[in-house]
Amino acid sequence: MWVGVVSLFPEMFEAIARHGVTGRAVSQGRVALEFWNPRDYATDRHRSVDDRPYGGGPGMLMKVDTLRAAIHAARERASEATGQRPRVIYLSPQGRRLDQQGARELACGSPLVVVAGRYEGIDERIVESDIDEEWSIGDYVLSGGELPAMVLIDAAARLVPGVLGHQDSAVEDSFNEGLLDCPHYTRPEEIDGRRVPDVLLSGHHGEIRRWRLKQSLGRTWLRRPDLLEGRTLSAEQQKLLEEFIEEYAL
Ligand SMILES: c1cc(-c2cnc[nH]2)ccn1
Repeated sequence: MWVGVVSLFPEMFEAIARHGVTGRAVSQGRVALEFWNPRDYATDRHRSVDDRPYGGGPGMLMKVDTLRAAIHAARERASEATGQRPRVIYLSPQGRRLDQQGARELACGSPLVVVAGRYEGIDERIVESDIDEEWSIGDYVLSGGELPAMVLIDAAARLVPGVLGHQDSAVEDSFNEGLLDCPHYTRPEEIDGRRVPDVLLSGHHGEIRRWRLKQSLGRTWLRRPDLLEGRTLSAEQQKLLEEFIEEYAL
């Protein structure tokens, strides 16, 4: 997976480029991250990267010429490096909400150019002419697009074949099945009188799988019933959920 990042703060991306699963993916060359900083395209003495909004109002916008130069440079490099035209993504609360299905779509195929805005955002004409897709990580305003960009890249990079070894959990991630995750436990067997559920100590892998699926279904029913709407459950899932609801009602 090839990702070009346009950001005024490329050093922030060390969080995913140098640590953990994503850091390993980068060092192994399974994920390529390259950076373009609009400030490097500034030509004035103060190296300006922001500009005042027409119509007045608080705050600034990203300066058009330096931002466009960075996006164009990243887009050209993407084509050079992969032979494919990149999907140019802008992170904003106005975008498509990122979910696991969206992460899957982003993980396969085209190179990405991810544009992280600062200040009050970017000129709408750049959205129209240079941005292919707007994506949001949630309905809240942040100080910039870098953290959302890292969330999007992390969610997609984990799904790139080979990034997660068999030891990792993505394969079993419940969100891969559109459900909330089941509870997890590790040593010690008892914490302040609270014990690990016996089934997890039983060694019966079939029982353990069913218990985990039942917990995922039950938690989803309790906390995110919207995820179950319009979803067809298998006979096994339906039975396990009914068991959970019966036990919950007791
Ligand atoms: C994506 C981007 C943003 C954001 C970018 N700049 C301020 N907030 C918030 C949520 N999802």
